[in-house]
Amino acid sequence: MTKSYHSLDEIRTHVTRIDNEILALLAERRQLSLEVAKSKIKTTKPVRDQEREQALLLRLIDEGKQHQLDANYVTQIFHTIIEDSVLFQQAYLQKLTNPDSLQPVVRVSFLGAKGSYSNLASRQYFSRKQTKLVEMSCSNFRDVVNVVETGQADYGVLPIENTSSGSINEVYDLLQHTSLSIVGEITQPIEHCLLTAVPTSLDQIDTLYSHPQPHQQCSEYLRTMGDIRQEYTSSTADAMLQVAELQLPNVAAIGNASSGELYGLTPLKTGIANQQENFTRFIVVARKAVDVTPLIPAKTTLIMSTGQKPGSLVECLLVLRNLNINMAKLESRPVIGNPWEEMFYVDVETNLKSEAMQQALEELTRLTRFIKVLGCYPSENVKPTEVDYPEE
Ligand SMILES: O=C(O)C(=O)C[C@]1(C(=O)O)C=C[C@@H](O)C=C1
Repeated sequence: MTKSYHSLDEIRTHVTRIDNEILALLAERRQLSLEVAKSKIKTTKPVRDQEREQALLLRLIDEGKQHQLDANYVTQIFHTIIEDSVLFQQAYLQKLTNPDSLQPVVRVSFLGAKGSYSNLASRQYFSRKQTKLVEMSCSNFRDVVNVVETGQADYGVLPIENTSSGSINEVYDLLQHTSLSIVGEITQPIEHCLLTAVPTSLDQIDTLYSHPQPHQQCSEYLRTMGDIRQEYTSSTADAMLQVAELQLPNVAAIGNASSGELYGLTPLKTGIANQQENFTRFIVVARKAVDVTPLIPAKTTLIMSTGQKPGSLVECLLVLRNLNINMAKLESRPVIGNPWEEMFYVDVETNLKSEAMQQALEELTRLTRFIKVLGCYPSENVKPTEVDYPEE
């Protein structure tokens, strides 16, 4: 039965109370997932249990129906809750596995000023690690790596691939020569908008400030804008800063709406990326490698060069297949100074410490001219568990 209320304020008071209760319950559930993680250490059960998730989701969909909540709504909410629970457990277990890896305050370097996509990714990555961030903006990828190598920062966050513009070659090339290890990854949705500093209209825009990557990711929409002057910037944040300083009705920047707010910019047009689902995967690098507990899914990144013998790459890939090691990504880059030679980057969904991976490394070392492990790190990609619920 619905209660009757006298005023909007009164209704809002109740909504606020319910929202607070929801938050308190979410926090309580999160604490319980910590207890679950502790019990899994004792029983050495993996964090992810998709059978349990299936059962839980089906039960909640059924329960939701009793309250006229549709199945999609319930599923979406609980996918988010379970993702948080998995990542929270992972962060806790990783802290126990690497007790001195995370200090209460960490210095993190990234490309661009406040509000850049790399800055947003850094904040997101460290948000579950219960540590305070000191942010270090850098004007190029080389510096992001340098400041970690020289000890001025503890971590560096670098974009490595985007779902619409592909691999970020400059970052792959830096990985060839660095002594740093990959210790983490995070995938962030990228929501590009056209941002302006003053009220204006699309037909007035004749100059666009943007980093080359987002420009490429929005190429289809930008073509529809006709002949506009392109000013390339060293980061998305720099594009927003310049447009904010100009305060002109004919200039716009490509950037994220919430970052734009930091610069006093408002979206003139949202959702301008070629692909609706536009994601960037970032890697986190540090001076010291980490171990990944076997209770959570891990990724290992290798680089290797096979020389120019025909079929040598295939031989390497067969080693992985025969050991049942799933390859998540293969990228090749030229070796600077050695024309026609390629360096291969391989991401596999296997823990470096596993028997299979150790055997693979042994065999690959025999087959390659050069091989190096760039790092083993927790996979933060929590794929939602699908459920088949009966149609009405
Ligand atoms: O029950 C568990 O085993 C949990 O780890 C908790 C939980 C959840 O949040 O409900 C999270 C991850 C598992 O895949 C299943 C369920």
